Amino acid sequence: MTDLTVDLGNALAAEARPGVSEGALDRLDDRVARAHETITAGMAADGFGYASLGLPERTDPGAIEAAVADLDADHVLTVGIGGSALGAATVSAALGLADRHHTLDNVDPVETRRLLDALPLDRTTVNVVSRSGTTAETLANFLVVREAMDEAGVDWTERTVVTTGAEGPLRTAATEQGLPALSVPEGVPGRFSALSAVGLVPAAVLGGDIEGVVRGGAAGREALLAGGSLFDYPGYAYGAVAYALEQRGATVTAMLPYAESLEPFAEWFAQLWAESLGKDGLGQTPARALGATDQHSQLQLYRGGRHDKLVTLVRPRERADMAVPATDVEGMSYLGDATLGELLDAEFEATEASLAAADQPNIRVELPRVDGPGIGRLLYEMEAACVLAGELLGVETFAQPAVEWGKRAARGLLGGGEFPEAEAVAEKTTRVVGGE
Ligand SMILES: O=P(O)(O)OC[C@H]1O[C@](O)(CO)[C@@H](O)[C@@H]1O
Repeated sequence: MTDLTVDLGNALAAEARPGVSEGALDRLDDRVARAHETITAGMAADGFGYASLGLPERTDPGAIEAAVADLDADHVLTVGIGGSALGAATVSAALGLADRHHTLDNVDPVETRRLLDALPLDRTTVNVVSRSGTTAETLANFLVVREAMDEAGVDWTERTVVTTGAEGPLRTAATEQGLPALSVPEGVPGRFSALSAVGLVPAAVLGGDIEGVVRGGAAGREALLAGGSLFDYPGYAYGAVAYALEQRGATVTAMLPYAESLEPFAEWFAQLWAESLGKDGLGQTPARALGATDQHSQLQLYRGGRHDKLVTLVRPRERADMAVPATDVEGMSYLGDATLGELLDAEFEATEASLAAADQPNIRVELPRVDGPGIGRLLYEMEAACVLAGELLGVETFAQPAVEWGKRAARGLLGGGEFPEAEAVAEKTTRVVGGE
């Protein structure tokens, strides 16, 4: 099997509570067909948001590689947040570059100091990413990184690449300093931009297979355009059943990949699902987890807790492996005959079966390998799933208005303008317990 697959078996009404009956799937597929028309029309017109699903066609890996060709580096430091960081971290980890790709996606002074002290700044490329070009955390970190390079005697203008929109402070800085600059594609919200320069620049600098990532995305696009039903397109199968389970009470979605190299993918998925579908009082709450690790922390809840969750188990069909040394120590000898990969696969199947035995809905997602084409396809299919779920929910999938209130309040608190939200901060009701 060379393609990504989605197995809905353990989410069907015969197996799970909540679950979706075969009849309900048939009826739902009529709505999927109508949504598909809206989605493909939006893609054809490069409509806002829908344009994201056309990215594999628009993204030129060669042009990205050419833009960063002069940036010789052992490490990349991405300065960006949300969709301007999570896609790149997901791609780099899947390409085995996680130890050389670092992300500053918070403004924690202790962590920022630690990272800047640890990095060989003279061998580091700074990758500054912001679609709006105005995000406070990203701009503040960029100023801090520039100063740290100045203090280290490193010319940051020689080691910085920018990806941003057509306008804004970052675009101005790039033009003034003559920095290599790439564009966030028009009509693509940050969380849907992994298959563009936003997600691919760090891997390009570090010599990763970005052409393979785009090719994986292109295969997903081809299958989407050739399909239109939840019964023949994996992304739609996932999106439609996630939607149907939410309607039936599964208001939490736990993403459980069984590969360390896919842990950032669970983070990326959390933003995609939360920021796209969490509106109008709707939306599933994402939970990030990792298999087999979180079997020993979260599984009790997933199996023994409320029936309000969809658990998605993700694994590659093939992976490099390591033998477990033989031993005749009682209680351990059975392990000596296996490999770590076999143990991980046994854990995957056992956890999946344990959820089914408890009638807890779960979906299996398998990709051939965690590599360029594999991660490109997985990202694309989940984006398509999210776009479909948004159509079925009837929400504005591509906007995130609720995040602006807090940004205005923070800016006002820092003297960055008059914002009523900043005043509301001072009106907090307090009922403090503890302290003196
Ligand atoms: O790329 P930008 O404009 O810096 O935004 C970063 C992130 O912040 C958000 O706007 C949320 O605040 C996300 O949608 C986005 O991915």
